[in-house]
Amino acid sequence: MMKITVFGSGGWGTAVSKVLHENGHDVTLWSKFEKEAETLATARENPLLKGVAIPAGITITTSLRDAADGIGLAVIATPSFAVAETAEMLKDKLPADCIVVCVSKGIEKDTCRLFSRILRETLGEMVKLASLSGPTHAEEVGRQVPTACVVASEDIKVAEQVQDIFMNDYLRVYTSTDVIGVELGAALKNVIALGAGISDGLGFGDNTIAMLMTRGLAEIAELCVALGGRKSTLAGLAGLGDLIVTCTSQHSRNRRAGVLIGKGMDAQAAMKEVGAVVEGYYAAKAAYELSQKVGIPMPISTEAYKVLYEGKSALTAMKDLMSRDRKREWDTAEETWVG
Ligand SMILES: NC(=O)C1=CN([C@@H]2O[C@H](COP(=O)(O)OP(=O)(O)OC[C@H]3O[C@@H](n4cnc5c(N)ncnc54)[C@H](O)[C@@H]3O)[C@@H](O)[C@H]2O)C=CC1
Ligand SMILES: O=C(CO)COP(=O)(O)O
Repeated sequence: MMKITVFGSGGWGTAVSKVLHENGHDVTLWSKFEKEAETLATARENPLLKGVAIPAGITITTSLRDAADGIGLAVIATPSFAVAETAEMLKDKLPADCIVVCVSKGIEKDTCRLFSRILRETLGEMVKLASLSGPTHAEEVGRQVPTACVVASEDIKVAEQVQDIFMNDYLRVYTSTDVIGVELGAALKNVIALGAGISDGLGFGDNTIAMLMTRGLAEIAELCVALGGRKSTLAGLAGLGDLIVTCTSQHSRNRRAGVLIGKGMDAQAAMKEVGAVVEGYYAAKAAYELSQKVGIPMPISTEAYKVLYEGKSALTAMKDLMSRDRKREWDTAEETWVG
């Protein structure tokens, strides 16, 4: 049995706590907010994860000392905008060889740092880092629906340790050493899911969704390679798998926000209406900036950025996407998707 704390008490942090508790670990769920912790402790249910009871054995706290002292593993499950702040809070507070598993999906605003880099730079060389991702809607993991995900660490032994800790008969965990690929797939599929929602909100069809998913994956894959990740990772759970679930599931907040935007709501109002974090909004800006910086065309993410940040009409964005120059699909000499 390991002492584990999940930092971040939204829908995903709550579902992950439940998995780890069911796997026999001593689990604490840390919330930044007193009121939220009180609600969780009293109702034993997260309002963002209705119908999933929080087992009595999970301790809920806002105390950093109670949460960090003597733990063997810390899970970072906050929204992307709070990952750096949470890492700062944990600096010098974690036991020296603690495993830190990031399950948040995003890229740091303004700096475009991946979370593994933030955590390494802030927490130092001693902690063992891993990133866990894949098609894992909290609503389904919370109900023990059969699910698979992938955990990546530069050190395969760390990935295998995390695999042992998380895996059970409803959650299959695969390992990888491609941290960049897993983290980029996690962050950027949310932008495409927002686009898929926008397409549905505009009243387009299944063909359009298939186009956005396929060409979206192609642009993510080329950026991933340019940034040092592997294309094969994007064909796996953290790429294609998560893209499928986020673009098509009723549970996806990114997709839901997109539908509202496609129907004419502005981005801020749509996110408010969804009522939980819409990571694709933040990731669209990072995708746009990275695409410019590295020189990899990302036409779908760029149009999403323009709709979300520059007030471009969703319909015009779709027309502009469709009327781009003629392209080959795949460059056989370079072995790249043509963007
Ligand atoms: N919900 C899901 O199905 C999945 C979510 N994720 C990822 O997990 C991350 C968290 O998502 P959810 O739990 O769904 O979000 P959520 O919208 O359910 O939760 C928001 C929670 O974040 C916490 N929070 C807000 N500001 C904070 C701060 N400054 N410091 C610490 N905590 C703060 C609050 O406790 C709040 O309840 C996101 O990056 C998301 O993409 C990953 C896989 C599945
Ligand atoms: O990452 C997720 C499922 O794998 C959750 O997606 P949403 O944030 O769009 O709900």
